[in-house]
Amino acid sequence: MAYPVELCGVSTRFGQTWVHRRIDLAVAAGEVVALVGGSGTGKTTLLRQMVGLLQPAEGEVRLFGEPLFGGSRADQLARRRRFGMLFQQGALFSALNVFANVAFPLREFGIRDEDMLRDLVLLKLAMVELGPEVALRMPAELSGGMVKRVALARALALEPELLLLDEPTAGLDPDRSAGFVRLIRGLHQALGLTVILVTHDLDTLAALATRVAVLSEGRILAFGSLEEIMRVQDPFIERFFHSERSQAALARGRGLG
Ligand SMILES: Nc1ncnc2c1ncn2[C@@H]1O[C@H](COP(=O)(O)OP(=O)(O)OP(=O)(O)O)[C@@H](O)[C@H]1O
Repeated sequence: MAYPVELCGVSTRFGQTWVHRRIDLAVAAGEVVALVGGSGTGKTTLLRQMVGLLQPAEGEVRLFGEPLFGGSRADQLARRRRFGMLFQQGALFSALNVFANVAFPLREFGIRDEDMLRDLVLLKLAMVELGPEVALRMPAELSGGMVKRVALARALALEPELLLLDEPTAGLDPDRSAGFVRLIRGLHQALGLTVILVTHDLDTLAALATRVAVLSEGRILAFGSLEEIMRVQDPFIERFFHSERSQAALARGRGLG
C-alpha cells in the first residue's frame, strides 16, 4: 500500500541557509509520527511542505503514492481533500464565527446546501466535543483550548485520512492538554487516521506517537519507536529525553496512552 506521506531527498533552503539536506521519510498508514528536534531545525517547514504550502528546493514530497504537485488540477484538488492540518495557534479566520470557520472547507469543496452544511458543521463540532452553542461565537471569544478544538474540527471537515498537527498542545494548561491528547487519540482510533505531529511536549509525544523522527542538522537523525530513539547516543536526544523532567513527562504521557 502507498505511504500516506513520503519525503524523497527533500532539501530546503532559505536564502543561503540549508534547513534540510536530502531528507527521506516514509510514514505508513495508521501511524502517529512525532517530529521532534531543536528550535529552528525545520519541523514546521517540513509540515508545510507536506501540504504543499512550500516547495522544497530539491527532492519530492509524495502523498498517497503520488507526487504532491503531480497530475491535473482535479487530481490535486482530490488529493487536497485527503489531508487536514492544524496550524500552531489554530489559525482560525478571526472575522468569521466558529460555524463559518468549520464550514469554510466544506463550502470550498462545493457543498452549498445550507441544511447539509449545518448538519456537517455540528457533527464536526461534536467530534471535538463542542456543543452547538459554540457555533455563533467569534474566535476572539474562545479559550485557547476551544480554538484548538475548532481548528481541529475544521481540519477534519473533509474527512481526511491524514492529519498534520503543529504543536497541538502548546499553550494549553496540563488538564486541557491531556484532554486534547485524549481527543486526538480517540479520533485517530475511530477514524483510522494517519497523524504527523510536531511537538515539544513529551507528555503528548509519549501518549500519542507510534514512532518518533528526530530532526538534527538538516537530517533525520533517527526514526523509530520511543524506546529505540531513547537508545540513540546524541546530545539532543540526551537533553530532550533523558533529563529528570523528561523522564517524569514520559511516565505521565505513557499513563495517558
Ligand atoms: N519563509 C521563510 N523564510 C525564511 N526563513 C524561514 C522561513 N520559514 C522558516 N524559516 C527559517 O527556517 C528555519 C526552520 O524554521 P521552522 O519554523 O521550520 O523550525 P522549527 O523546527 O519548526 O522551529 P521551532 O521549534 O522553533 O518552532 C528557521 O531558521 C527559520 O527562521
